[in-house]
Amino acid sequence: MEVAEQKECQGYASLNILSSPLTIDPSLPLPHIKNHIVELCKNMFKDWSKLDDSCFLVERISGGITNLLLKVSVKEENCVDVSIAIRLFGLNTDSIIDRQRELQATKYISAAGFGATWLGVFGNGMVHSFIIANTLTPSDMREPKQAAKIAKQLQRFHQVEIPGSKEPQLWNEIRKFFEQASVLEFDDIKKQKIYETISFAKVHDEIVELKEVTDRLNSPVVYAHNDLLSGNVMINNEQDKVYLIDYEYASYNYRGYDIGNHFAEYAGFDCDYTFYPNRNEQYHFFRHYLQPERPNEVAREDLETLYVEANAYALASHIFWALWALIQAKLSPIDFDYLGYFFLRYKEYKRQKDKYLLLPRSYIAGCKINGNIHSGIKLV
Ligand SMILES: Nc1ncnc2c1ncn2[C@@H]1O[C@H](COP(=O)(O)OP(=O)(O)OP(=O)(O)O)[C@@H](O)[C@H]1O
Repeated sequence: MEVAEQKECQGYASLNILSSPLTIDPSLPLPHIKNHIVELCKNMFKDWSKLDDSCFLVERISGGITNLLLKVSVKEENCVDVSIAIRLFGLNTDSIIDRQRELQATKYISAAGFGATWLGVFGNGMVHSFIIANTLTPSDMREPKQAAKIAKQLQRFHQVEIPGSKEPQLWNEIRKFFEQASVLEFDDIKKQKIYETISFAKVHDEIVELKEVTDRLNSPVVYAHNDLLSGNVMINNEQDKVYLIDYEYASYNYRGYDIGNHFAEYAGFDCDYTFYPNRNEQYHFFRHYLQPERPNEVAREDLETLYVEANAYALASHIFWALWALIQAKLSPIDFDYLGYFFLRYKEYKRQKDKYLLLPRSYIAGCKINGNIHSGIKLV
């Protein structure tokens, strides 16, 4: 365990967020990590500082592909069992994830009652309360009952106010990822050869075209989660509670992007896009998103507007995660076929591009002809 510079944790004491300068190398073997985690807990939680090490049970939570998630169960002196979740940031993730932005988001989103209670921050990770709920799978997420709950919670999430710039981040992030992803070099010759088959000039043109069309949709800017895959949704059905967790990519963004990105995740990591929601399934989601209390009263034109937005921005989601995957292919120590993931997302982008770019074009043209500008779509 190393001690990071104290300044990294400054500023959180005033929020009742515990802080520790300790860092733990996530590449260490798990038994070593567990020892360091106990040390960290004792360092952060003063009530636990004198407990014997045997009072701590540290277990790995499976699920994430970026970070290491651990559950710590603590037997306190009064025989009360307390559980917390500790997230160790994955190695080399700082070039992909803006950790300061994530901490800022976590502070406000957690205060607004979403996700777990944020308890502390340390050199390379965060501590949260342990959520007692089921993590969804892609097939759970597609169930109409769960989709309605997620839509309703997402609508609330989109109303969170975060201080600072409200500029949507989508194109800034895509630009940043493009710059990094287009100049990679792989030591592995096989990987390098596969990488060289990608035409970045073409990817660039696609980005320019996509931005040009989606900009004209004037999709409302909201505080967006930006990574609403099944593993980031936890539901406790008995208590009827929905938790949207993991704010690594959260930022102000287009509502259509957050929803389109969520729909793209119906396909799971296997990218089986036969599961991408059809128009009826999407409308079901939109009804509960737009009017959670009166879902059957949503106006047809509002459903159509959101349909055009979500599917056009789902294309942007393919580009975003395709570029992300290339950077991960180079930097991540995790054993996942990130290069393969690039091709799956980019292939789906190309397969759907004509259909989902034609929609906004016709929609905008239709608005022009009818002189009828629908609520969410204005010509600019
Ligand atoms: N506070 C918590 N309480 C209980 N379980 C949790 C908590 N936070 C995360 N988990 C579990 O750990 C899993 C991984 O968490 P998380 O999504 O934060 O990791 P990640 O590495 O960022 O994942 P990914 O990169 O795939 O989004 C979640 O799917 C959930 O099952």
